[in-house]
Amino acid sequence: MPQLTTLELAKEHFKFSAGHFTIFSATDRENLHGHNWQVGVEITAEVGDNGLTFDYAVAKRQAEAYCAGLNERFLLPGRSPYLRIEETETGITAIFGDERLPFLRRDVLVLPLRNVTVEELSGWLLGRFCEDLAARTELAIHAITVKVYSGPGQCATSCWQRP
Ligand SMILES: Nc1nc2c(c(=O)[nH]1)N=C([C@H](O)[C@H](O)COP(=O)(O)OP(=O)(O)OP(=O)(O)O)CN2
Repeated sequence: MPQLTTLELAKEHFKFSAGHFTIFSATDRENLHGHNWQVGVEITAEVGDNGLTFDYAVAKRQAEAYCAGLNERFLLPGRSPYLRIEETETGITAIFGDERLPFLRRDVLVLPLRNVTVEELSGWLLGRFCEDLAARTELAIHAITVKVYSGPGQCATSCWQRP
């Protein structure tokens, strides 16, 4: 069995400022608000004879790219059972019950999530790390854990392990 070690990458700049609202039911949601969301990733991989798993800068660049892509946007859940999203000529309208929330296209990012929550964001970012890193067999990654914080002391953790 190869030696396994877990890299923990939670740089202060792994963060994005974004707006959202949590939807609790077909009739109950939060008002629009925002957070400075914080991201951390742990990667368990095989240590080679050179005493290295892989250059963790590769993972840091991925985390930075994911955060940059989310930064300064209003995030909408594209797979919510309670929210309809209409593309219009001028932008995007979110429809919640009898409420219509219009946005300019430049301000919004529709994500393949059921809700914009720490749970869904951590699961989605985990999927991206798996696609971009775990799929690279030369990195010999055995597990990835992603944490997303909506504020200090409140986060969700999503994990993947190689079967
Ligand atoms: N399971 C979840 N529940 C809730 C989530 C979530 O992502 N998953 N998110 C929210 C709110 O969007 C979020 O908590 C708002 O944060 P904040 O403005 O910091 O207000 P809080 O009351 O949560 O923080 P305090 O510091 O305790 O005031 C709600 N539920």
